[in-house]
Amino acid sequence: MTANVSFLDQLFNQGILYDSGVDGIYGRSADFEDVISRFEDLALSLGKDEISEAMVFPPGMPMTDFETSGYMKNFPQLAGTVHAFCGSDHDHMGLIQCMAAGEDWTENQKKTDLALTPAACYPLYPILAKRGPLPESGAYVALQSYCFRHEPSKEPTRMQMFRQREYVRVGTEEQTTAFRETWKQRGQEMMDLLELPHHVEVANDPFFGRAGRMLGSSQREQELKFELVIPVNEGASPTACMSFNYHMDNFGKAWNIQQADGSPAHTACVGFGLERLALALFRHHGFDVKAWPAGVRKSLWG
Ligand SMILES: Nc1ncnc2c1ncn2[C@@H]1O[C@H](COP(=O)(O)OP(=O)(O)OP(=O)(O)O)[C@@H](O)[C@H]1O
Ligand SMILES: [Zn+2]
Repeated sequence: MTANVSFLDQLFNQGILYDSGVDGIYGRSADFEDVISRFEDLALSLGKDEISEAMVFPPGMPMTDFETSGYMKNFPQLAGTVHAFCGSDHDHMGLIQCMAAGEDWTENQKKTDLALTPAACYPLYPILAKRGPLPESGAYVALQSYCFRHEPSKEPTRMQMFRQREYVRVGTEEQTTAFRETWKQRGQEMMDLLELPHHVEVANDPFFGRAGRMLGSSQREQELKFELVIPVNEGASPTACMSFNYHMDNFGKAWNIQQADGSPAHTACVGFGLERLALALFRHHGFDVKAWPAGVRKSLWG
């Protein structure tokens, strides 16, 4: 790696990502997308006998479900909501004039019934809740979604729009905690196959504000979140590329998802940051995918 060119600039120069002018919003090259889809195939091949359903969600979700998630209580700084023009012809004239004058033209942009999806598993919970009590076997869903988080950064691994592949287990405490342990192991095995240096550590979510610090330390104490981290950005701590989360029965209660016996369901999710994993592969194995180590190529391309 060239020492004085940042990893982000190298990705632009090598045509792996395309600069939009806004930090965290990038175009992706065909090679980059190919790596992501191969990685997804690898992940899906590991859990295929356990999955009860697979779903892909769009990047926006219903505002009511976003409100139920409690996201604004915990992470208001990261959230994005969708606003649209809802004015008259007269308002439109004003908008055009403001734009032409370089003034604020957003006065008539009104709240819609959509929020940008902040975490891939949120749209799933209301779908499960509507079905009524779960079967004894619970639910085991593979899903993917684009997510939005307002955290612009020069670190290519911290994007504003990125994809998460998730596995979500919903059911009893035993089912969900066992699931999380299985995937903690599997995640590390996958990283061994891909020859990426990694370790798993206890973690916390970036809760907002002073009260948030306490929520973060209690999350750590209860070991509700683990992350698999990989060194990617020079001079920075290793990057969380997967997370293994246990929500107890919090989401079961919030969305009214019931176990077979009517009690609130427990939930756990495993999230793969698809762009981060691809970036880790480019960082460690180089910009030319054809020159990646034979074992890595075999794991991804067969
Ligand atoms: N801004 C981002 N850009 C790219 N990938 C991300 C981003 N935020 C999270 N991810 C990926 O999604 C996965 C699951 O999201 P999760 O909410 O656990 O992340 P997180 O712990 O909040 O990440 P971080 O601590 O780095 O902000 C993360 O492990 C990571 O791989
Ligand atoms: Zn999740």
